[in-house]
Amino acid sequence: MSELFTDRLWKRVEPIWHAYLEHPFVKGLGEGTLDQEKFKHWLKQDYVYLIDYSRLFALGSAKAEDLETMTVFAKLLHGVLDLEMDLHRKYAAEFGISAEELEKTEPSAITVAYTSYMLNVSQRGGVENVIASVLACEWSYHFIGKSLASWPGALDDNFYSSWVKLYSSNEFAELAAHCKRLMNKIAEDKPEQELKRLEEIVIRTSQFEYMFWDMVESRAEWPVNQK
Ligand SMILES: Cc1ncc(C[n+]2csc(CCO)c2C)c(N)n1
Repeated sequence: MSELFTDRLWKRVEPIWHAYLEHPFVKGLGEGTLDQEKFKHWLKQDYVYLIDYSRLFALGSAKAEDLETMTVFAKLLHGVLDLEMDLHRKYAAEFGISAEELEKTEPSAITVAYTSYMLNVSQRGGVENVIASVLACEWSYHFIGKSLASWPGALDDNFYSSWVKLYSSNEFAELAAHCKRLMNKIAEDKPEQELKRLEEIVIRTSQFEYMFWDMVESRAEWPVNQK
């Protein structure tokens, strides 16, 4: 049996994704030591990131060439808007931040660069571009969640245990598996040149993920609008 495309991708992204686990922000989530101000920054930036990210799923549904793919994208859309953003709203409520305030967050330059890259690539190509664009986000968060869940204490006495639980959950494992299946199915009949192009999208988005962790760790903000 020939190698699955996602196995080939894994070899390329593994070093980048292992670096996430060494990142001070991610370590702070697993160890429960993360500064809550930094976490608030993640909540806000990630909320507006997810609003644009969910547009990718709608685009995937529109570009899908079969009903199965349309249905998977609809499930992923529901997963973001209902499950994932609810985690953000619940943590925000604990900090006294309303859903309206979350939604009004001014996106940072990295947030804009990351979502704009994915939306651009997805709009320019077919459904395979959308799948390649969303893959690293889905799969890498589950990879992080599952890794952190095995750290001592990560799921017990930890302010961030709901974070670790959600991203390591079976529901999120299933969403990531759906994405990987779509990627492998669409890669089956693609020539090497096209596979290289899709691989590049997954590596780029993996690099953006690292930059996003850096941005929330340093709380880098250069507002566009005068406050
Ligand atoms: C920067 C950033 N990257 C990835 C995710 C994770 N994520 C985005 S959508 C989705 C699946 C369904 O909700 C998952 C796991 C995030 N939250 N923020």
